[in-house]
Amino acid sequence: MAARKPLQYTLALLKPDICANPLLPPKIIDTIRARELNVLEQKPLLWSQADAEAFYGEHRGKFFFERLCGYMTSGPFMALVLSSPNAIKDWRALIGPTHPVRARINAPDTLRALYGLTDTRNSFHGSDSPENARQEIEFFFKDFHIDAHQK
Ligand SMILES: Nc1nc2c(ncn2[C@H]2C[C@H](O)[C@@H](COP(=O)(O)OP(=O)(O)OP(=O)(O)O)O2)c(=O)[nH]1
Ligand SMILES: Nc1ncnc2c1ncn2[C@@H]1O[C@H](COP(=O)(O)OP(=O)(O)O)[C@@H](O)[C@H]1O
Ligand SMILES: [Mg+2]
Repeated sequence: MAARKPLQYTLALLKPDICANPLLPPKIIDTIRARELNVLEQKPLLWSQADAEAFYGEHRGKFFFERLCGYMTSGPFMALVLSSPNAIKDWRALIGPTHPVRARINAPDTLRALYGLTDTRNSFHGSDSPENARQEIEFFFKDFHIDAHQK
Protein backbone atom coordinates (compact mmCIF):
# COMPACT_ATOMS: atom_id res chain seq x y z
CA MET A 1 0.00 0.00 0.00
CA ALA A 2 1.65 3.27 -1.09
CA ALA A 3 2.12 5.71 1.80
CA ARG A 4 -0.50 8.47 1.59
CA LYS A 5 1.01 11.91 0.81
CA PRO A 6 0.32 14.22 3.77
CA LEU A 7 -2.21 16.92 3.08
CA GLN A 8 -0.93 20.36 2.13
CA TYR A 9 -2.69 23.58 3.17
CA THR A 10 -2.98 26.93 1.43
CA LEU A 11 -4.56 30.34 2.02
CA ALA A 12 -7.06 31.52 -0.57
CA LEU A 13 -8.65 34.95 -0.86
CA LEU A 14 -11.79 35.82 -2.78
CA LYS A 15 -11.06 39.50 -3.29
CA PRO A 16 -13.60 42.35 -2.87
CA ASP A 17 -14.79 42.40 -6.50
CA ILE A 18 -15.86 38.75 -6.15
CA CYS A 19 -17.54 39.28 -2.77
CA ALA A 20 -19.43 42.35 -4.07
CA ASN A 21 -21.68 39.84 -5.85
CA PRO A 22 -23.24 37.52 -3.21
CA LEU A 23 -23.91 34.86 -5.84
CA LEU A 24 -20.21 34.42 -6.66
CA PRO A 25 -18.55 33.12 -3.45
CA PRO A 26 -20.83 30.05 -3.21
CA LYS A 27 -20.26 29.37 -6.92
CA ILE A 28 -16.48 29.66 -6.51
CA ILE A 29 -16.56 27.38 -3.43
CA ASP A 30 -18.46 24.76 -5.48
CA THR A 31 -15.72 25.02 -8.13
CA ILE A 32 -13.03 24.64 -5.45
CA ARG A 33 -14.67 21.47 -4.12
CA ALA A 34 -15.19 20.12 -7.65
CA ARG A 35 -11.37 20.36 -8.06
CA GLU A 36 -11.02 18.13 -5.00
CA LEU A 37 -9.77 20.92 -2.78
CA ASN A 38 -11.20 20.75 0.75
CA VAL A 39 -12.49 24.00 2.31
CA LEU A 40 -11.41 23.75 5.95
CA GLU A 41 -12.02 27.35 7.06
CA GLN A 42 -13.72 30.36 5.57
CA LYS A 43 -14.53 33.80 6.89
CA PRO A 44 -15.63 37.18 5.60
CA LEU A 45 -13.60 40.18 6.67
CA LEU A 46 -12.99 43.85 5.99
CA TRP A 47 -9.43 45.18 6.05
CA SER A 48 -8.02 48.48 7.28
CA GLN A 49 -5.24 50.12 5.27
CA ALA A 50 -2.78 48.84 7.91
CA ASP A 51 -4.00 45.24 7.45
CA ALA A 52 -3.54 45.45 3.67
CA GLU A 53 -0.07 46.99 4.00
CA ALA A 54 0.94 44.28 6.47
CA PHE A 55 -0.24 41.39 4.32
CA TYR A 56 1.20 42.76 1.05
CA GLY A 57 4.36 44.20 2.65
CA GLU A 58 6.55 42.30 0.15
CA HIS A 59 5.22 44.65 -2.56
CA ARG A 60 5.77 47.94 -0.69
CA GLY A 61 7.47 50.40 -3.03
CA LYS A 62 6.22 48.75 -6.21
CA PHE A 63 4.19 51.08 -8.46
CA PHE A 64 0.98 49.14 -7.81
CA PHE A 65 1.29 48.90 -3.98
CA GLU A 66 -1.06 51.82 -3.25
CA ARG A 67 -3.69 50.71 -5.75
CA LEU A 68 -3.46 47.13 -4.46
CA CYS A 69 -4.09 48.28 -0.87
CA GLY A 70 -6.88 50.56 -2.08
CA TYR A 71 -8.51 47.61 -3.85
CA MET A 72 -8.13 45.24 -0.91
CA THR A 73 -9.70 47.74 1.51
CA SER A 74 -12.49 48.72 -0.90
CA GLY A 75 -14.99 46.22 0.53
CA PRO A 76 -15.52 42.93 2.34
CA PHE A 77 -13.69 39.87 1.04
CA MET A 78 -13.30 36.23 2.07
CA ALA A 79 -10.34 34.21 3.40
CA LEU A 80 -10.33 30.42 3.16
CA VAL A 81 -8.01 27.59 4.16
CA LEU A 82 -7.90 24.90 1.47
CA SER A 83 -6.29 21.46 1.66
CA SER A 84 -5.39 18.71 -0.77
CA PRO A 85 -2.23 16.67 -1.42
CA ASN A 86 -0.92 19.58 -3.56
CA ALA A 87 -3.15 22.43 -2.35
CA ILE A 88 -0.70 25.27 -3.12
CA LYS A 89 -0.18 24.25 -6.74
CA ASP A 90 -3.78 23.08 -7.22
CA TRP A 91 -5.26 26.41 -6.10
CA ARG A 92 -2.73 28.53 -8.02
CA ALA A 93 -3.43 26.41 -11.14
CA LEU A 94 -7.17 27.01 -10.69
CA ILE A 95 -6.85 30.80 -10.24
CA GLY A 96 -4.33 31.15 -13.07
CA PRO A 97 -1.74 33.82 -13.90
CA THR A 98 -1.58 37.13 -12.01
CA HIS A 99 -2.69 39.21 -15.02
CA PRO A 100 -6.25 38.47 -16.17
CA VAL A 101 -5.65 39.62 -19.75
CA ARG A 102 -2.79 37.16 -20.08
CA ALA A 103 -4.88 34.52 -18.30
CA ARG A 104 -7.65 34.95 -20.88
CA ILE A 105 -5.11 34.25 -23.62
CA ASN A 106 -2.97 31.56 -22.01
CA ALA A 107 -5.30 29.95 -19.43
CA PRO A 108 -8.90 30.76 -20.42
CA ASP A 109 -10.50 28.26 -17.99
CA THR A 110 -8.86 29.73 -14.90
CA LEU A 111 -10.76 31.83 -12.37
CA ARG A 112 -8.75 35.00 -13.03
CA ALA A 113 -9.47 34.61 -16.77
CA LEU A 114 -13.18 34.23 -16.00
CA TYR A 115 -13.56 36.89 -13.29
CA GLY A 116 -10.41 39.06 -13.17
CA LEU A 117 -10.91 42.74 -14.07
CA THR A 118 -7.42 44.28 -14.25
CA ASP A 119 -3.89 43.39 -13.13
CA THR A 120 -4.60 44.86 -9.72
CA ARG A 121 -8.20 43.73 -9.41
CA ASN A 122 -7.51 40.12 -10.29
CA SER A 123 -10.11 38.67 -7.92
CA PHE A 124 -8.13 35.90 -6.18
CA HIS A 125 -5.04 35.24 -4.08
CA GLY A 126 -3.23 31.97 -3.45
CA SER A 127 -0.16 31.31 -1.31
CA ASP A 128 2.90 30.66 -3.46
CA SER A 129 5.01 28.49 -1.15
CA PRO A 130 4.61 26.24 1.92
CA GLU A 131 6.28 28.85 4.16
CA ASN A 132 4.06 31.66 2.83
CA ALA A 133 1.01 29.41 3.18
CA ARG A 134 1.88 28.81 6.84
CA GLN A 135 2.38 32.54 7.46
CA GLU A 136 -0.70 33.59 5.49
CA ILE A 137 -2.97 31.05 7.21
CA GLU A 138 -1.65 32.31 10.57
CA PHE A 139 -2.33 35.90 9.44
CA PHE A 140 -6.06 35.20 9.00
CA PHE A 141 -6.75 32.17 11.18
CA LYS A 142 -4.81 32.52 14.43
CA ASP A 143 -6.23 29.29 15.85
CA PHE A 144 -5.55 27.13 12.79
CA HIS A 145 -2.35 25.14 13.32
CA ILE A 146 -1.20 23.09 10.36
CA ASP A 147 0.80 20.71 12.57
CA ALA A 148 -2.32 19.81 14.56
CA HIS A 149 -4.08 18.90 11.31
CA GLN A 150 -1.22 16.77 10.05
CA LYS A 151 -1.17 14.34 12.99
N1 LIG B 1 5.86 50.11 -14.53
C1 LIG B 1 4.61 50.59 -14.45
N2 LIG B 1 3.63 49.91 -15.05
C2 LIG B 1 2.38 50.41 -14.92
C3 LIG B 1 2.05 51.60 -14.22
N3 LIG B 1 0.71 51.79 -14.25
C4 LIG B 1 0.19 50.77 -14.96
N4 LIG B 1 1.21 49.93 -15.36
C5 LIG B 1 1.12 48.71 -16.16
C6 LIG B 1 1.12 47.54 -15.18
C7 LIG B 1 -0.36 47.33 -14.99
O1 LIG B 1 -0.65 46.10 -14.46
C8 LIG B 1 -0.78 47.48 -16.45
C9 LIG B 1 -2.23 47.66 -16.60
O2 LIG B 1 -2.56 48.89 -15.90
P1 LIG B 1 -4.09 49.10 -15.60
O3 LIG B 1 -4.18 50.36 -14.80
O4 LIG B 1 -4.92 48.89 -16.79
O5 LIG B 1 -4.35 47.86 -14.70
P2 LIG B 1 -4.47 47.97 -13.18
O6 LIG B 1 -4.56 46.60 -12.68
O7 LIG B 1 -3.36 48.80 -12.64
O8 LIG B 1 -5.86 48.76 -13.07
P3 LIG B 1 -6.53 49.16 -11.68
O9 LIG B 1 -5.39 49.60 -10.82
O10 LIG B 1 -7.21 47.91 -11.18
O11 LIG B 1 -7.48 50.24 -12.01
O12 LIG B 1 -0.09 48.68 -16.87
C10 LIG B 1 3.16 52.31 -13.62
O13 LIG B 1 2.98 53.36 -13.01
N5 LIG B 1 4.42 51.77 -13.78
N1 LIG C 1 1.82 44.63 -12.63
C1 LIG C 1 0.82 44.76 -11.73
N2 LIG C 1 -0.08 45.75 -11.89
C2 LIG C 1 -1.10 45.88 -11.00
N3 LIG C 1 -1.28 45.08 -9.93
C3 LIG C 1 -0.39 44.07 -9.74
C4 LIG C 1 0.70 43.86 -10.63
N4 LIG C 1 1.40 42.76 -10.18
C5 LIG C 1 0.77 42.33 -9.07
N5 LIG C 1 -0.31 43.10 -8.80
C6 LIG C 1 -1.24 42.94 -7.67
O1 LIG C 1 -0.51 42.52 -6.53
C7 LIG C 1 -0.96 41.21 -6.11
C8 LIG C 1 0.21 40.40 -5.60
O2 LIG C 1 1.16 40.30 -6.65
P1 LIG C 1 1.93 38.88 -6.88
O3 LIG C 1 2.20 38.24 -5.58
O4 LIG C 1 3.04 39.19 -7.83
O5 LIG C 1 0.83 38.04 -7.73
P2 LIG C 1 -0.03 36.78 -7.25
O6 LIG C 1 -1.22 37.36 -6.50
O7 LIG C 1 -0.44 36.14 -8.56
O8 LIG C 1 0.85 35.92 -6.37
C9 LIG C 1 -1.60 40.61 -7.36
O9 LIG C 1 -2.54 39.60 -7.08
C10 LIG C 1 -2.28 41.84 -7.97
O10 LIG C 1 -3.49 42.13 -7.27
MG1 LIG D 1 1.84 36.50 -4.78
